[in-house]
Amino acid sequence: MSNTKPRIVITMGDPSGVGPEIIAAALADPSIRRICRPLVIGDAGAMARGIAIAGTDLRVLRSSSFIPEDFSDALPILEITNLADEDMRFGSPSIAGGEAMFRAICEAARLCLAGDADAIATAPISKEAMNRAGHLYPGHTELLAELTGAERVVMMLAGTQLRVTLVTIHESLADVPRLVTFEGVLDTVRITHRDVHRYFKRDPRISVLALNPHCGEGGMFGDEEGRIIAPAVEAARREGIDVVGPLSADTLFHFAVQGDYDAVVCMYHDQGLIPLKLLHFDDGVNVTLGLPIIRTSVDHGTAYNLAGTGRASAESMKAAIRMAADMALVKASGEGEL
Ligand SMILES: NC(=O)C1=CN([C@@H]2O[C@H](COP(=O)(O)OP(=O)(O)OC[C@H]3O[C@@H](n4cnc5c(N)ncnc54)[C@H](O)[C@@H]3O)[C@@H](O)[C@H]2O)C=CC1
Ligand SMILES: NCC(=O)COP(=O)(O)O
Repeated sequence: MSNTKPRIVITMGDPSGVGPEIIAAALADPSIRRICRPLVIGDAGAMARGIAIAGTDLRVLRSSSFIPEDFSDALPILEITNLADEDMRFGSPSIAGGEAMFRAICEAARLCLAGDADAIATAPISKEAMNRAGHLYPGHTELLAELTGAERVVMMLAGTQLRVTLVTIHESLADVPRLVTFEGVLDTVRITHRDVHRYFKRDPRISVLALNPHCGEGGMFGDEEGRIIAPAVEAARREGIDVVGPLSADTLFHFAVQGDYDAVVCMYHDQGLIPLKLLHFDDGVNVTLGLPIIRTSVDHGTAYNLAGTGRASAESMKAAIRMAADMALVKASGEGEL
């Protein structure tokens, strides 16, 4: 890590959504500027508009690299597009905007892989717009996995009281039972254990949820627990991982938030994200585990109904930047590797 503070690249996300204004609000916060050197990747016009909406007095500073720490009134931006007004109307994601989102993520990954940035914090994209622009990925997670050559990545959402990781991510609910596999559960437990240990909590205690009510009730309501999840948990235990499960999803979170578990492995998106957002809508962070680079994100989407109003909370964006900076410091220290 060059200099003293972690260098965090912040991708602008969808210019039609709340991304630019929450980034501006976050970077106007002195507590954020104290802990990192930021570089936004995106569109200078969209960011200037975001600065005005957020009501900050930052000034856009076009720059091809990180700027000195004492320029705290500047919002440094690596400009990769020059979008027309009609391509960034609030609430109307465009194909040009989708292309801009994609290019920002690619450039951020390139900088981190080259060692020219220490971590990425991403603002929300429209997955639909990125796909309509011809980039066929369910989200950042899968795109970053491909860009960095990561074989298997895991989506984690984290707050102070709860961390959840997902075996399946953006899948139709109807497909989930088929996609919950022995390898998928085991790999998710392994990656959760390795990266939570490295960055968040030494020797984490992990629980794994059931897929079906009452753990399948002895096979009456499904057999994935006995056939797939329990053997994967047992295999992880044999590797020395402190993990239990499958456990009934309806009660487990009650115990997890009391501190019984450092991470909860969930079978599908809403199983984990509903409790997480109930507790941590404002300060939750999405982290991609298993990448060779550090990537955090807000826990929310583009919030089209709020875009341009200045009413969107910037707290999750700030939490994502803080977590990226903390993780970069851990990585630089070389601590925590198994
Ligand atoms: N990391 C990412 O890039 C993510 C992107 N998305 C994308 O966002 C788009 C919209 O998805 P939705 O399911 O509607 O989720 P959403 O999170 O955009 O909105 C759900 C509700 O939460 C509110 N909300 C969201 N962020 C807020 C903030 N910062 N402050 C206050 N209220 C906020 C919205 O106003 C809305 O009422 C989709 O295209 C989806 O793909 C969704 C989640 C994550
Ligand atoms: N619901 C979380 C989400 O959609 C984030 O996806 P990603 O863009 O981080 O892959």
